[in-house]
Amino acid sequence: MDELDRLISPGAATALVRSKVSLLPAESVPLAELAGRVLAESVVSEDDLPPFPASTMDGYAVRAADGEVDRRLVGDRFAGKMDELTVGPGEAAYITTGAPLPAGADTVVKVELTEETGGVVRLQGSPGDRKNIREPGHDLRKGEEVAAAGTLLTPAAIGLLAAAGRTTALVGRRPRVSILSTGDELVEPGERPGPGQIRDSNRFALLAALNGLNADVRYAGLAPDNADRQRAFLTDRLADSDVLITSGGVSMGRKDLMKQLLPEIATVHFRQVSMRPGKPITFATGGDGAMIFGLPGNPVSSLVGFELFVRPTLLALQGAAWPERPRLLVRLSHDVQPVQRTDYVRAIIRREPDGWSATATGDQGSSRLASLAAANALLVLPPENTPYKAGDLVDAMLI
Ligand SMILES: Nc1nc2c(c(=O)[nH]1)N[C@H]1C(S)=C(S)[C@@H](COP(=O)(O)OP(=O)(O)OC[C@H]3O[C@@H](n4cnc5c(N)ncnc54)[C@H](O)[C@@H]3O)O[C@H]1N2
Ligand code: MOO
Repeated sequence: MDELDRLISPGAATALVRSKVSLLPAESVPLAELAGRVLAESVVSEDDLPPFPASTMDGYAVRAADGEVDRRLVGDRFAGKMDELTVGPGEAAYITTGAPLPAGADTVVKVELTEETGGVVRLQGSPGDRKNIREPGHDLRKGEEVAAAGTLLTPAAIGLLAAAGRTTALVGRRPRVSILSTGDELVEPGERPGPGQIRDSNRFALLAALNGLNADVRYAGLAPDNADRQRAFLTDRLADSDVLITSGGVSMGRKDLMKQLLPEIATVHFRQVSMRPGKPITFATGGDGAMIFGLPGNPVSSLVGFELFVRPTLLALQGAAWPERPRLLVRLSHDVQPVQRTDYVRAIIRREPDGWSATATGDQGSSRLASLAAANALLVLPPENTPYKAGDLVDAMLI
């Protein structure tokens, strides 16, 4: 048997793919375009954030030591204003949320707990020490790391960069991606299939799966089962793509050309993974390190293969740690017959009063895209000798 036809476990396949990731170079990107990118530098705060003590309430700035006595109103402090105003013993200043605490004041009483008449402020009870004050450095201290290299830039992380005064950041370059659907039977979605034909759904499903991963899509097309056409695609695209994704032609058929062509132009690392769906997934690398995923033609197999191997690769190329989908322990609502490979069962998981339950979305055929469209999770069921039982706790990957 060809060594490459040996089945490898999904874990071993993941480790192999991961070992072939080399970081893309970093580029400087403006703040407004950083959403979802992966930070390629460590950003450190140059100041305390916030830089001054400020009120967190609309109310009166006073001195706590004065106790419960009425205060004489000596002025007001609005957000964005910093003046000579000072609060002395027995005095109060009107203050709004976010305004700097005036000199002399050391606590703020919110307006609901006060009454102001004729320049005199009456408090309900004694104010506590340093109440309702946002201290300098409360969010970040000078010299503290705002975000580490490898951080996936969420809205909050971008807000922190802005607060720290950054207008640009270094992030991993967007991976250049090309997609090719292969198969003589395929026609465009806008066409009416002739006898024996079907519409190419994989190209559009895979394009959609790239959403949010910062892919710079260079090409997405369809090729018939013609070795010259497919070879030309592979060589052309290897020149300008970091990741090539193909669908179809990786199994045992006489017209499964991708399986034959990939070893001609790249180094194949595996082509059989012990998983269902997606067993004949082929992974190869080109001379310049381009990563090639020969996904199976079956629509569910190609998307599950994308989930497991391509999605994390795209983010890892940009510098993120190998990003796995979150998993939950869920309770099966019915028995499931195990198979001899790790089974990625399309399922709906629901929050029930006693925890999460999981129900498979019907027939799990790998050409039945509806089973995946209806799912919000993939149950990860390793091969077992005995059936999984209703009530068993299993891992669910949230998709
Ligand atoms: N003798 C064997 N035959 C097969 C094996 C095997 O181990 N021994 N494995 C099966 C498994 S598992 C899978 S998965 C498929 C994968 O086959 P290929 O990657 O070669 O894919 P194709 O044969 O080209 O297509 C399979 C299926 O998917 C449809 N298809 C293809 N491309 C698209 C597309 N872009 N959009 C929608 N549908 C597509 C195609 O028409 C076929 O029905 O091999 C099994 N065979
Ligand atoms: O691996 Mo195939 O995807 O089982 O049908």
